Amino acid sequence: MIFKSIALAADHAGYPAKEAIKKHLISKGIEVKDFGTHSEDSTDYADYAHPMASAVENNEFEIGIAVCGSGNGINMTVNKHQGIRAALCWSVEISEMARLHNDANICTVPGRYVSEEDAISIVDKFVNTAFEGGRHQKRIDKIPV
Ligand SMILES: O=C(CO)[C@H](O)[C@H](O)COP(=O)(O)O
Repeated sequence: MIFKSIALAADHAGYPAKEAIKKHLISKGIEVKDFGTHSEDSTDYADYAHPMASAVENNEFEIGIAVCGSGNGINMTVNKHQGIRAALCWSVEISEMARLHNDANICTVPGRYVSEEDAISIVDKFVNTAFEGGRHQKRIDKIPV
């Protein structure tokens, strides 16, 4: 895997997929930090997404994985951070493009709309794909406001 240190965050809707992803990453020898949540009790994704995004932004972790029900709320939240490029990864192909063309540093997953098996495949592709650079770098450089 290209990345060796990964931060995780989820709300209650993303909790089961986050747990499956965490178990998988640990089995591959990856260092993970779980910013929560830690149960399926109803909660607010921003409470976990902001601390996780700050840790990625500050280079405490190389990338992040964030899961909520649709993936949208947690994606919107982490993308408020200047140093974050989060991509809503709902398929393995989208996940690959997020790394190849966008150099995404957070993979957001719609936990209620993909199976745990697919969530793991999406994350595996993200973690194993390098940024292409070249023409994509200058486009990324134009993103910040
Ligand atoms: O997907 C989400 C945000 O984008 C949330 O996980 C979802 O809105 C939670 O819904 P509920 O409170 O009804 O369980």
